[in-house]
Amino acid sequence: MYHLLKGLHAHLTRKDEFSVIIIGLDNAGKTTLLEKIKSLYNNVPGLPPDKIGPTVGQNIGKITLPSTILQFWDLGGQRDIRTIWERYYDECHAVAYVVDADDRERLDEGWSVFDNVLSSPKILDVPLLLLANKQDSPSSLSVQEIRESYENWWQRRKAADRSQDDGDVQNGDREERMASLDVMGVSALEGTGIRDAVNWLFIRVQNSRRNTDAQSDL
Ligand SMILES: Nc1nc2c(ncn2[C@@H]2O[C@H](COP(=O)(O)OP(=O)(O)OP(=O)(O)O)[C@@H](O)[C@H]2O)c(=O)[nH]1
Ligand SMILES: [Mg+2]
Repeated sequence: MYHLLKGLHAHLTRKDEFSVIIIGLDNAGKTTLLEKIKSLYNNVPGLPPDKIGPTVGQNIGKITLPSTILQFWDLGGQRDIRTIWERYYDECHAVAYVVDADDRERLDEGWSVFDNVLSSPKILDVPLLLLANKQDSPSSLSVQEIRESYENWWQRRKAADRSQDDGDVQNGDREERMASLDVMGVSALEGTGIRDAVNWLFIRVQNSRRNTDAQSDL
């Protein structure tokens, strides 16, 4: 009887664990975001922004939500380090791509990297959230402007592809993904929008788990 109750208790209190990778160009604010998520959900202050340096490798943070643990992997965004991102694609359940909405000069660079992420086969079916960070800055692009910036970049890119007469095969997938892409505005520094973003991730990993469960029941 004890074992039965113990098993039942373990089953009822079981928490599923999901991994979320946080990627984007260097200086986008990924580590600041992770530290803010930790402060908001773990009731212990994360690293203050002035103690955060460029990430060489990864930072990890875990938060506990109802019946769920979200494990965040904040990966370094410098050009040479970006090659490690792919190693995490197999194991991740969601992707948060962070853009510095206040850095107009690097938007195109960011879109080109983002486009590579979007078209990676390993994460084609993984929930992906685009975060327009630094909304606290008055000169930041809004969510709508960020969307437009990406769409403009995409149109330019498509026109260039067309002139080289290739790329059409992949365009369908990408355009479908783009159309359903969710973009949220956040300020990692001030914490605005962070709870909405974490809720989005929480709901989406739960839903994709249900889909996977349903498929494995067939
Ligand atoms: N104004 C403003 N500045 C921010 C915000 N988030 C991050 N920053 C600043 O942006 C700079 C880079 O932040 P990091 O969190 O180190 O950026 P990162 O994306 O982790 O960079 P890498 O580790 O090199 O990939 C720091 O000076 C932060 O204080 C924000 O929401 N608003
Ligand atoms: Mg970092």
